[in-house]
Amino acid sequence: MSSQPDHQPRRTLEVTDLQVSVGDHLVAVQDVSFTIGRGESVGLVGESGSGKTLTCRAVLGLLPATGHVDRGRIVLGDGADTVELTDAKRGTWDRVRGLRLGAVFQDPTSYLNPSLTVGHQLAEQLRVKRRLSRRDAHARSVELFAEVGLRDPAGVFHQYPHQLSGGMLQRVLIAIAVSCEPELLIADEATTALDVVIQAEILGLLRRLRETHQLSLLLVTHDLAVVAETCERILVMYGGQIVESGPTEEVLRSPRHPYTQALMGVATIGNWQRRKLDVIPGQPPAAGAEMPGCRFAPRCAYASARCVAGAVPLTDLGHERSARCVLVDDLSAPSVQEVSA
Ligand SMILES: Nc1ncnc2c1ncn2[C@@H]1O[C@H](COP(=O)(O)OP(=O)(O)OP(=O)(O)O)[C@@H](O)[C@H]1O
Repeated sequence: MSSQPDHQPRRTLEVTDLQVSVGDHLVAVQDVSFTIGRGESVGLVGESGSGKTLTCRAVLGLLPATGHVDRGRIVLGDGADTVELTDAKRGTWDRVRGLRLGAVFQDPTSYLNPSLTVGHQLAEQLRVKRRLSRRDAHARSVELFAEVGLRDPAGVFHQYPHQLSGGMLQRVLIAIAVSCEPELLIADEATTALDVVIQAEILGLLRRLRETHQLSLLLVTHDLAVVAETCERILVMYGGQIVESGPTEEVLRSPRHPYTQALMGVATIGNWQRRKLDVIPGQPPAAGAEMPGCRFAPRCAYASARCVAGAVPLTDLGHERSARCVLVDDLSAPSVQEVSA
């Protein structure tokens, strides 16, 4: 039995001080800590190469062959349901992946077998993981296809991946991902390849499923607008580190890290027409690049000698907010331009 009192929010995932290296011991993710509460929706946002996917893959135990968790803890659930995923063995992953952790990625075709019908692939998951009979697995699959908004779900059951559009395939993958009622769904750029209307529909679907299945959601995207519409809390990643975190509304209303401010400047929030038109000037650091201080300093309008003098810790700003910037107090003031002068 859980020893936690009822009034305490329950934890779905806790990642502490995660460090991931790739290739020739290049540290691509470092000092990453965050918690996702039961039923909470958290957005992980940052430019390409910032370490979002490696962070998710570490949580799912699906790092590339050259990837390695060097340090940190990953814990799923709480109380009696706690599972330590750090250094978990295959047996643990088999009990967790699909059952307690679901995942949807950007390219659905690469996660589906082209020679099997999509219905067979969902029904097989239900038969193996939930031990349903053939008949029950078929019936539940059709129900799930209907739930994720596929028209003619009984007909779709018998179709092969190549017969379905990108949006339909993503719905199929979402149906598979939620079929065993996982506690946490990780959606890594799940809507990026889809056109704007379908993207909005899939995000709506994820929001609905969160409520009906009491899902926690870790939504990975490079687009702040997606987080603004879907997530209660936001984690902003840059150069392998979390540089700002907090309640989405507050972070977007008054970003405290210059990188978040720069992202806001190129975001499509409230204006889909701006999609992908702007970029932040300069290049992010390569994975493993050795930098003495702030990793954003070379691109930051406010950078000074202080920023590169040594490692910059995350500052707790209260109200569940934090930011990794030596100017964090000055940047909250309206006189931000004077700071950079
Ligand atoms: N298998 C690998 N071998 C070598 N380097 C890798 C590997 N996978 C990722 N990296 C590097 O690690 C860094 C973080 O990559 P990651 O894929 O986590 O970023 P991301 O924020 O998810 O980017 P994107 O939005 O493009 O998916 C990048 O510099 C990337 O080039």
